Amino acid sequence: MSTTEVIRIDNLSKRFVIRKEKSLKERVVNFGRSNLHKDDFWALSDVNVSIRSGETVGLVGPNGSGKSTLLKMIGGILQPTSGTVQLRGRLAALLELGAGFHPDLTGRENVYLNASILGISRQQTDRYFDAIVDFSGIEQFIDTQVKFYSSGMYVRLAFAVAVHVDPDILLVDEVLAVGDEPFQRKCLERVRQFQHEGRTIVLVTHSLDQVADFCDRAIVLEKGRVVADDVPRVALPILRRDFEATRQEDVDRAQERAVGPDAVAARARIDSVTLTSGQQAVASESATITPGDAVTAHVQVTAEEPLEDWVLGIGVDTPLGTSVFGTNTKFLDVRMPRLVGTGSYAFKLDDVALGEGAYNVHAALALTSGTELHRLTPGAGLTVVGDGTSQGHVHINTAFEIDEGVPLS
Ligand SMILES: Nc1ncnc2c1ncn2[C@@H]1O[C@H](COP(=O)(O)OP(=O)(O)OP(=O)(O)O)[C@@H](O)[C@H]1O
Repeated sequence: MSTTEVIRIDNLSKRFVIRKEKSLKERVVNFGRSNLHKDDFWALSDVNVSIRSGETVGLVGPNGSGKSTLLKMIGGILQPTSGTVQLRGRLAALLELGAGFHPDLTGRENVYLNASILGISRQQTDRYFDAIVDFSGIEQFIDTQVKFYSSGMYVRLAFAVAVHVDPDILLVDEVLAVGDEPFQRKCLERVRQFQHEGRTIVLVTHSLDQVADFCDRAIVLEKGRVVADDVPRVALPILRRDFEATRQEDVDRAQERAVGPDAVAARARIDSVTLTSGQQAVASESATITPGDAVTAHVQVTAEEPLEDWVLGIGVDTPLGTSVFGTNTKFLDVRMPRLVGTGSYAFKLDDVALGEGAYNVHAALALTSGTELHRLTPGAGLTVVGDGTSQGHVHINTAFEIDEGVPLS
């Protein structure tokens, strides 16, 4: 391990043995043998990750991709099938709900137990105890056995312990999501404070916005393998693209199974999205504007069979996939005419008050029943060049003045 590394994972793989109940027929044929048959399942395959001191890393990926397994292996509660995990410093982990808590002990007893597992003496815990209980907000239940706690109460106490034991590395799994909104905000503030103090944080979450907001780095797992490891700006679009591909596969499968009007409409698609703007008269797959310019999004649609009762929409997204604007013909109270062959349609956006940055414009096609038929994303690229007077996704003309009459302090 180099001097700046605090977590080093080399060639890490984890195999689970999955036991499946046999069918009645198999049980009869194999009478007398075990009722279960076993399959190997590789939850992680050849993962290599190096995390430096002070980094905040988001572990992201689809359900079942191995995020929690990886976090548990860093936390030492699962052992590798092969490969190694090395750590430097004191680790506090918030893994599955209730992990590290003994159900028959009270909240108070669990605080001491948890702290002692983390190597904190009784005297030190005495010193932190009131702050822990205060942070958790569950003082009233501190002498109740934790088996009677709600999931939010568990997380409150576990997080409060984790952040008060002075960890160098903090591991946080999705569990935070079960806390209520004010508590989640409080936790995130504490995580930010940890960042400023130069501690290392590894976070498993499905909130890509949170990763974009918080993390210096995002590691994307898919089927137990690392498919991207980079700054969120680069890594998250890779995951969004994969989510989009999965979503389109679902749409395609639904269309294959479709009957009636849905089946007829299944052969419709968006061919292209092109943009024209005040400064650019020729439609193109990219446009550059200044805040407040008008933009027209031209969407070309082809229907191989008659398309009726349909809706066309467009949306503007950040490169990380956050939607900043969307509209469709249903919202605009337009009934789309029947289409056979190719049609072109224009969304005229007046006064595009977007903040400086790069955006994607997508288009989507659906039936009025709600069945989505096709989505083209990204359809076109829109770059907004501002005058440097503001930041954020919207542009608001702002003037500043000092109010007369405000008493000077
Ligand atoms: N103890 C276990 N025994 C057998 N299989 C397991 C075990 N723990 C996890 N798995 C399997 O390993 C895979 C990865 O699970 P993991 O919980 O790490 O995924 P995840 O990316 O955190 O998913 P999610 O987003 O749904 O929380 C899953 O297919 C899961 O079923």
